[in-house]
Amino acid sequence: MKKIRAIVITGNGTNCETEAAHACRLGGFDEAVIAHIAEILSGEVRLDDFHFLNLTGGFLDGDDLGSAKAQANRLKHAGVAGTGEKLVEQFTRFIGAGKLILGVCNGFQLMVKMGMLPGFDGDFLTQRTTLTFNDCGRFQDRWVYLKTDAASPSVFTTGIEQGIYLPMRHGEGKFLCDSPATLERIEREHLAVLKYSGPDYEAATMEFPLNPNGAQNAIAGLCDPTGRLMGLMPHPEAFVHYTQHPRWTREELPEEGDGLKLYRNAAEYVRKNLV
Ligand SMILES: NC(=O)CC[C@H](N)C(=O)O
Repeated sequence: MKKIRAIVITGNGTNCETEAAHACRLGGFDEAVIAHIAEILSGEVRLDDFHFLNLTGGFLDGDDLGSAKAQANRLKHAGVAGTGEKLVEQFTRFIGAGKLILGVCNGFQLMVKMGMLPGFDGDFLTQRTTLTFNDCGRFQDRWVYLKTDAASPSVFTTGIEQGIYLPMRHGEGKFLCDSPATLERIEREHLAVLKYSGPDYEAATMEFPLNPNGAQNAIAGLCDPTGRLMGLMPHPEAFVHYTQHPRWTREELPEEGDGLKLYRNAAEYVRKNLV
């Protein structure tokens, strides 16, 4: 059987790369390589050799100029040494080959600021949405209930019927669109794959702290129209085993944490469609 390979990009202030690689392996990837962005820009590591790209959380460039903004500009314009190619050409080829990208927290911020999400009509370079300062004005660190949209094209949430419970930790998680038309299209095409909700996963909520940042339409996660690119503010790699749950000593919980489902779905999709 052919190997399925995930890559996790690190450097310039990312974190959680070890957890992300661990989640990929637990989810079913044969390999999960952690590569520094400098190895990609030097041409030593090529995105073409992987099926699943992970953009992790963190504090890229210390969140200066707004979270992930400097890195978004850097990655949009940087060339890959020795190839005559820009990095965005590698990204575009990766996306065009039907591969998967998951951005978590700072990685989600990077995806929207590069324009990879919502990626309407294959336009991966025009920024239409942003993630900005939480309404409460402070960094938030808590667990949140995320209602899934069963009609969403996201390959990562296939089979999740109601919702998932995950930790979030960010200062700039408030999702905003550039226009009512963008928001309307996101809703119409079911791209808002995860919304903050109450524990019953019934309705999306703007109520703090269930919605920890005041995100427009309570949007916590977004995918592109193909469903192969997705970003979310909470951290799925931080809940892959029940002992990571805040009440694991008091509640009967399944062995696997809710976040693992996203990586399992990614691995299954890659095996079925890409190798
Ligand atoms: N956990 C994270 O990735 C944090 C993202 C970003 N630095 C913020 O505070 O919004």
